[in-house]
Amino acid sequence: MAGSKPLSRFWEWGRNIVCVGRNYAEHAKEMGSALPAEPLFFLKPSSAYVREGSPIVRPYYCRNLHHEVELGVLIGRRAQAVPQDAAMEHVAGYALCLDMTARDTQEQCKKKGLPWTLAKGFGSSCPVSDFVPKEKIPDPHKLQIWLKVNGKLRQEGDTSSMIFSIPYLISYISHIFTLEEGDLILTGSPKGVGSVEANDEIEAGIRDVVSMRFKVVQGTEPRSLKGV
Ligand SMILES: O=C([O-])CC(=O)C(=O)O
Ligand SMILES: [Mg+2]
Repeated sequence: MAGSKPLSRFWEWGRNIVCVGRNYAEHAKEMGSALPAEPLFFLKPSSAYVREGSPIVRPYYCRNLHHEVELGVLIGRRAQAVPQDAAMEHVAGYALCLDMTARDTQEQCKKKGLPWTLAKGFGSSCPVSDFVPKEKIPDPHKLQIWLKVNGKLRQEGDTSSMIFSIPYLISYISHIFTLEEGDLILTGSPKGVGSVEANDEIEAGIRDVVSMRFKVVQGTEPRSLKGV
């Protein structure tokens, strides 16, 4: 039963990971995508979570693993068809998240009109920081999120640049499906996404709030799938 677990360990709840795409104009531009008129969504399985101390595993079928640093919004109270002006009452807090993306796989999926699950939903595709209660963040639209690879700054974004605000996203999603306590919304990546290789170290944070580090390792092709 989800309610018996503390929200501070939301990654153990097995709830939905709802990701928003193209929510920063400069990232949409660097991907060659048009600006969305309505939010774009996809899901990751809850087993995609990975915590500091465990590695990010590059899937065996991926030749171009990308980092995307994103603000995560944790739902603390069931949200069904909520209006924008009540949406923040459903937020328990925040976490820094990575939307790890098999970019070459995603390009293939886009070309073939296929879903992005292989590209975005593999095990360890959702590294998350410690939970930050909402009282510690007076305005989630005034945060600087950043990401370094091997000590070099790759991404730096300001959550004020989101195209769709957090209340809008919660309201919009909650009119499509009910958001449950323990669900996490990844609010999209700012510009600067790029490749990581095995043995690279990713460090990312919300300035003055939280940071985290992850090592990248190469996954191996399962023997049982060879020749399929
Ligand atoms: O793959 C993409 O670029 C879409 C996405 O997740 C984002 O904008 O954060
Ligand atoms: Mg993303």
